[in-house]
Amino acid sequence: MIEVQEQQVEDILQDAIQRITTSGKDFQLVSITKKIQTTNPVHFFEAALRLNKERVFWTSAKESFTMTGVGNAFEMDANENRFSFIESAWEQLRGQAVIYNPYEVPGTGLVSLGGMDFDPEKKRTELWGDFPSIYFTVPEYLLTKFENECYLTVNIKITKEDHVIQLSNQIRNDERILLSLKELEKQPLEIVQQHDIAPDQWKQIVQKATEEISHDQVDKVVLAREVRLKLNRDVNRAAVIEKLIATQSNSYVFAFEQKNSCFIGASPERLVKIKNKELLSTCLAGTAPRGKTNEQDKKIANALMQDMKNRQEHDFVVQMIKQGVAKYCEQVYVPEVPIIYPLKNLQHLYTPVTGVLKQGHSIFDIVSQLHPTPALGGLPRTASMLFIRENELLDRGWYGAPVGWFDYNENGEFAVAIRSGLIQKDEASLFAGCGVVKDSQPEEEFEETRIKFAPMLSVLGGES
Ligand SMILES: C=C(O[C@H]1C=CC=C(C(=O)O)[C@@H]1O)C(=O)O
Repeated sequence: MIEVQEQQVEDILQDAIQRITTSGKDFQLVSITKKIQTTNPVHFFEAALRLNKERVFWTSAKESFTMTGVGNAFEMDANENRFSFIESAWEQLRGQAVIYNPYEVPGTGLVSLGGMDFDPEKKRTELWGDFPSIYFTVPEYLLTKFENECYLTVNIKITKEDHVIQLSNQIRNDERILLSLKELEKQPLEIVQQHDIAPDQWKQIVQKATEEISHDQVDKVVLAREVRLKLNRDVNRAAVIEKLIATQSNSYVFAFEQKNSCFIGASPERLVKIKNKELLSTCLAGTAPRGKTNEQDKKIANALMQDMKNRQEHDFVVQMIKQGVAKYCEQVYVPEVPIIYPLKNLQHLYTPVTGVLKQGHSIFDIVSQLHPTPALGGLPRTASMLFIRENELLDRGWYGAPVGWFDYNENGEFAVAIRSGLIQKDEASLFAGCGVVKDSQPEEEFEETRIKFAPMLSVLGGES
């Protein structure tokens, strides 16, 4: 293993500047990874405020794996053919980048993180104005923490005009700032106003969906709604991340900043994970609350396992994911019966799907094939998406869509961005939805969404 020493960084930069001058290319992306002392990824996130750069945060459900990205060394977005466009931009970058990364750890080196609109065909509102329809960034600084080891990757987009000493001083200075913070400032956050957007109208749409289902227009539709909050102060996003990590076990905690907005959440739902060609996807649909005692909790879990409505809702997701994955994978395995996936406020039906990615396929194929699963869209896909597009009162933006990352070694992971909200200064919009099938009751579905708001509400100063 050859580590890049401090003084070698300057040689690498010098080399890249020389190469760009002779090659005629516009820029050269250089990515350098080193191991650093164990540090707190949330403090790193907060410290980045002093650099005035956009930040991203990602931590993986159940694994000791966290990434904090600061600044944008390279950005990818697209208007049409969004998956293939991002994939080809990434392939191009991967081909030209100079990468110094002696570590085998997924999520170190050249990595890109981002997300996208749930439905690119839905009319956009001002709410999501800061967010592109699809966006992936290669951060300037990426802290990757895996099982207590920390790696710092610096990605630099070098142009002919750059100077080595200036660049290396800048990097040293930024790193010092990013690694300097030891704790977060505590500022009590309170919700001063909470407004459910059009609850009665939402229930009527649920009713309408059940009618369309009984007329065989569609089998399942997921309908979401919004709660709008006013807080007593501007939200400290690092503090929200810290609280989500502390309270929402079994979840991906993520945050993506764009201009004045931050999309943040703690989602239990994995869309896909690829590690060394091995695929893991999960089906998560069918919901019940947690019990107050162990005994009550078990009783509710048993009832959820036996409940035909929830089992059907879940099975729609399993069948679709199994079929979608089979197109691109060998050795697909799906257990016959779901298990219970417990969260702080809720429990879900959960079925893992495993397989091995066939040669020539990538995480992009899987994400574009699976999104939206019937856990967020419905079944059949086209009819349910049309129903949502035409009836739902909400601009979902990135809610319910894939968010995640991929690296230059073809590893990556995407979650479905639920249990989430969009934070803008001292305001927030929270989103939650539920699967509607033939026997759904609007009041019960409303109650289910109410509980799904709890993870975000509780970290913003509301009740847990
Ligand atoms: C749409 C959401 O949850 C989905 C994921 C798990 C269980 C669900 C359900 O039981 O309805 C939903 O399909 C949400 O939390 O906003």
